[in-house]
Amino acid sequence: MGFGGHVGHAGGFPGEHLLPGQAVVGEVEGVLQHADRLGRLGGDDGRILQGERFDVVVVGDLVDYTPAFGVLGGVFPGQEENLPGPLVAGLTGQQRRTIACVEAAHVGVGLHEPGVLPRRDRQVAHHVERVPAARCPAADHADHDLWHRPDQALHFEDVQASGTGWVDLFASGGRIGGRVRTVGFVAVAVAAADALVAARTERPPAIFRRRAVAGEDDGADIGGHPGMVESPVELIDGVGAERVADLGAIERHPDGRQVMPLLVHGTVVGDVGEIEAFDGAPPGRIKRVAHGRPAYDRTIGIGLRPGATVDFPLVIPTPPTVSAAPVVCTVAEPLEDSLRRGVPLVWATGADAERRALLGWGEAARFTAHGAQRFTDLDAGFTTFLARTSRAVVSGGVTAPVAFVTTSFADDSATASVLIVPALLGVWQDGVLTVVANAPDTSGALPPVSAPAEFEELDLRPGTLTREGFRCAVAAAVQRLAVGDLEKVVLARDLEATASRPLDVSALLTRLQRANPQSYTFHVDGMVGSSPEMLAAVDGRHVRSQALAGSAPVSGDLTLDDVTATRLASSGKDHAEHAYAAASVAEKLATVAAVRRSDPHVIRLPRIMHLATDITGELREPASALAVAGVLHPSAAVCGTPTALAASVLAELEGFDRGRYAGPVGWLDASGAGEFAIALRCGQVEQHGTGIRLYAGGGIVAGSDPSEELAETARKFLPMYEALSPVDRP
Ligand SMILES: C=C(O[C@@H]1C=C(C(=O)O)C=C[C@H]1O)C(=O)O
Repeated sequence: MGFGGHVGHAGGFPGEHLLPGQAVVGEVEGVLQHADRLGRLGGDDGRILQGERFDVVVVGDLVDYTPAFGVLGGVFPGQEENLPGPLVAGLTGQQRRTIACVEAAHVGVGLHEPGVLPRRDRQVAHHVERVPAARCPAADHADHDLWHRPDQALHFEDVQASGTGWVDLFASGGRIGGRVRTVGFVAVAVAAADALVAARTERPPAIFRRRAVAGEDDGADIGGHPGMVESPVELIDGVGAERVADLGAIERHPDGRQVMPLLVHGTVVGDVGEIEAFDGAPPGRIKRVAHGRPAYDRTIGIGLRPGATVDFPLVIPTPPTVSAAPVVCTVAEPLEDSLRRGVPLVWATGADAERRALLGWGEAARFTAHGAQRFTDLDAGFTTFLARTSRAVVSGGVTAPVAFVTTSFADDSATASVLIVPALLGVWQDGVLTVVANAPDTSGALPPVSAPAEFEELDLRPGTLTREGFRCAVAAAVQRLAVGDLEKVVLARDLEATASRPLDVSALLTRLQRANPQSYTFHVDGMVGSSPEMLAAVDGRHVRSQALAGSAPVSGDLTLDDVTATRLASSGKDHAEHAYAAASVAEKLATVAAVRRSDPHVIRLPRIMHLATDITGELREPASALAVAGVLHPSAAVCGTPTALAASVLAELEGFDRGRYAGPVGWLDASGAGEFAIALRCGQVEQHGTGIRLYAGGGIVAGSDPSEELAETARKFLPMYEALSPVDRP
């Protein structure tokens, strides 16, 4: 089946090829997005289209066993860094987390919306019942909604229920003579074996959040009403006979990912990006978008940035129908062994029996993005991937496909933000690793458990900002805080480590996880660390975050640490520093959710304790974990207050690109659920795996002392330092 969409809303549309098995799609300057997901972030519309470049790369199916089995050796502190050596044991953590549960799937629903399809010439093939005329617009409708011609044929091909194991998702397609023509219609067929339908199945998911267009509507206002279907919709059972009649007005979609981005094949007419489609048309070319205003069609969710040029047609292949169960294998083994299988993408957390981890091997797709719109771009990229694939609920309550993401801290960072969809997904829990094909067309063998690499010496030295440089930067920040509007700024410094052989990332991850079980241990695209700070955990509409700011050392002596904790809990300076962080998260989250927050309390980590505020909320509109992370980033815990001023001051005083340090890192699944930590206590593997750049910082407020802040950063380097240079190493 092919599927297509024609969009005539002022704006224009990107084109791209996403063909199964093709190695590289190319560079796409437009944004594929779907209406639901754009619509979730109310008031954010303009941002969607103002970003910079967006690269889409789809990699083949094969699992890529990138070897990175070098050895970690002793880390020798360089010229001036003097991280504490022998350290007492840490305390175990207090936090519990669960991997998000999956919103329900509904069996066999396709959606047809009036005002979209022409009445005549419709043809429905295979497993989809013919769409009745009753709910269709009259045949003599003109091109009133700028979507389509009234005489187009619509074919449903191969829209069918899945067999066991996968929940299928489709968009409708229009093909004439083998050529994609424009069709403004989306059908969503969702079918699942009973075993895979989550317990919370309760609502039809296939509700396309499009504003219905009246016959006389000229389309001028299209896109202004996210989340609303204002006229009757009709649900057509994708499996067979049953048809769900008029649902009336439907305000929101329970799971925004179940709507496809449509495709465009046509040419752009006029400077408003209007598209006219025709058979044999040359690839669409969109030179500009209306009057500099970013425009996109929220109703079908295809966007284009101002000035974007699209040279080729967009073709999204048919979502495959998979009947085989997705489980590749199940292995009973400790997490350490799972981590030693190749060099997996990793998200792991929890102590002892509560431990759980998501792992990924190979690459089914990789999306990269730069600029202020990187979160939206990556989210849109994942949506395009989801549009051509199917879903499956796997153990642990996640819905495959799952993507792993690491994003840059700064909007203008040279470092790419990356979303990787692994070919294989592993869910490790309770001593069992369950491996599934992460999408129906991905496969590969689970890499074998490798032996630990031999030790290798590391050379550790200051990065861009030396210790003295950091002290000076703190002093300068304190001066800035005394005058003007700056209230808090977070300053960081970096350390460089170089090994003569590639680092053993698996060993690093194992030690990080072992030593910091209550933190979020991650590895995505060489970004490796163990962060204590949850930026956004999304499960359905529920979102939770924990702001950390205000720190004190942990000695391991419980009595002493109790005294320190009491002092931290009553420190005016730390509370002031903390209040900015908590307020920034609560305020940003309040733009998309009804928010509750706890009082500040102390959490103890092995080497450091923090003031923490738990912030929870219920999203007003569905949003993916990545989208919510984009809303919350950067919090004042890692940037400062006010945000924009602090961002420019820290960039000036630090003098280096933070890369992905202090940026969101985590995972999201096909339902939008996921977890994003702030990338702290971490490093970026560089130089072909032989180098790693470590980062640590701290919040500066009026009254901050440069030497104390320096010592605080040293404590924050410890998790990585100790994992790189374990005491049990010769
Ligand atoms: C900036 C870092 O940590 C952040 C800053 C903190 C502080 O200033 O007290 C505490 C926790 C984090 O929010 C870091 O670990 O590099």
